[in-house]
Amino acid sequence: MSEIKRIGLLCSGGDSPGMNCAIRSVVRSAINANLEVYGIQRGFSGLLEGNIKELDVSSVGNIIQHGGTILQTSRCPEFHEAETRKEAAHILKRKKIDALIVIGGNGSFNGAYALHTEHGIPMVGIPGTIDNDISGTDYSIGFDTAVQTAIDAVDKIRDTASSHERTFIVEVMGRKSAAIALHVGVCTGAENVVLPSENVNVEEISNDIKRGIKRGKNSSIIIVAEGEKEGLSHRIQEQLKADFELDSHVCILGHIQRGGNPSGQDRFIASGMGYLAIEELLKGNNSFVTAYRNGHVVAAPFDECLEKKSEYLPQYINLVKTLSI
Ligand SMILES: Nc1ncnc2c1ncn2[C@@H]1O[C@H](COP(=O)(O)OP(=O)(O)OP(=O)(O)O)[C@@H](O)[C@H]1O
Ligand SMILES: O=P(O)(O)OC[C@H]1O[C@](O)(CO)[C@@H](O)[C@@H]1O
Ligand SMILES: [Mg+2]
Repeated sequence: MSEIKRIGLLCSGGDSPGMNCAIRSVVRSAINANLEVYGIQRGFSGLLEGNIKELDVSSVGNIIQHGGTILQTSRCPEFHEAETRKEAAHILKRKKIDALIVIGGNGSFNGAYALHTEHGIPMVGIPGTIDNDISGTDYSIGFDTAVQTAIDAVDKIRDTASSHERTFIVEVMGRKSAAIALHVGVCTGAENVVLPSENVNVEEISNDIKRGIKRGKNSSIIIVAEGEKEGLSHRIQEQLKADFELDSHVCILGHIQRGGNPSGQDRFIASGMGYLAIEELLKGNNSFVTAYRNGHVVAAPFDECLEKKSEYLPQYINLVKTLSI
């Protein structure tokens, strides 16, 4: 592999709190090693537009505490096409960019890895998604902050729910991933968690809630993972009413879960991942993900990190139910 002097850096997919910490870490670690870093604005879309400019030490000052990403991000459906990726590779070559670092989720990693395998561009993936659904890494930047944001919201909902003796169905983000829902369910003492892949047993939910009310509970919270199809929470609400005469309110937390100042954990892990990205590139590793495994940031082969994590964790559902009897 020829010597790396100039690195491109972009964010892709949904933004996540802590992406800025990773950007800062990449830029400062690279400059410390006498490399140049070029920030690509708006993900793969910005790459195709040639929206690229050099980042210096001060361009990443005072961003460590902010959510979102100073590089902005995008979803770029055209990147699924090999022809589009060829164009992206030409642009990188024209700009004399020797390696690319992509901060994003499993989708972004698939795009990045395709660019590497098809055009030989040295490639690094830094896991950044609130969904924590990338295989091969225990953690992705933003998850902890998103979970805390959802917990804060559910705690507030619980205040009004108990004051009015109500049942709330709270929908959290995560698309097909159950990670946010399970964590929030455990941490808020929810009565139930509904996962995207599950056939929803509304009768069981109703029985659980009614049993709780009988023993003196004055509020109930059901956490629903959003899934791929919109409207799951409202369907549960309608069925609870129609079949079991149970009134409930729906609250969809939505994009507030993607914003906000990153937690200490997100800042810490993002900083470590950015540093390792540069360290490994300098060692000659030309295709890897800065994965979090067993409490450490390590370089993992890209092909171990391309799938969605699919493990279903029934023990957490049992935990939620056991602790909320
Ligand atoms: N199989 C693929 N081949 C090429 N490019 C892809 C592929 N999958 C995704 N991408 C690119 O990555 C972008 C982001 O992917 P996606 O929307 O799945 O988000 P993500 O990176 O998984 O992040 P998040 O799920 O947190 O929003 C896509 O818009 C597309 O440009
Ligand atoms: O903001 P968008 O593009 O609608 O994406 C929403 C999706 O992105 C995520 O927030 C991850 O970034 C998922 O949890 C959610 O399903
Ligand atoms: Mg994803």
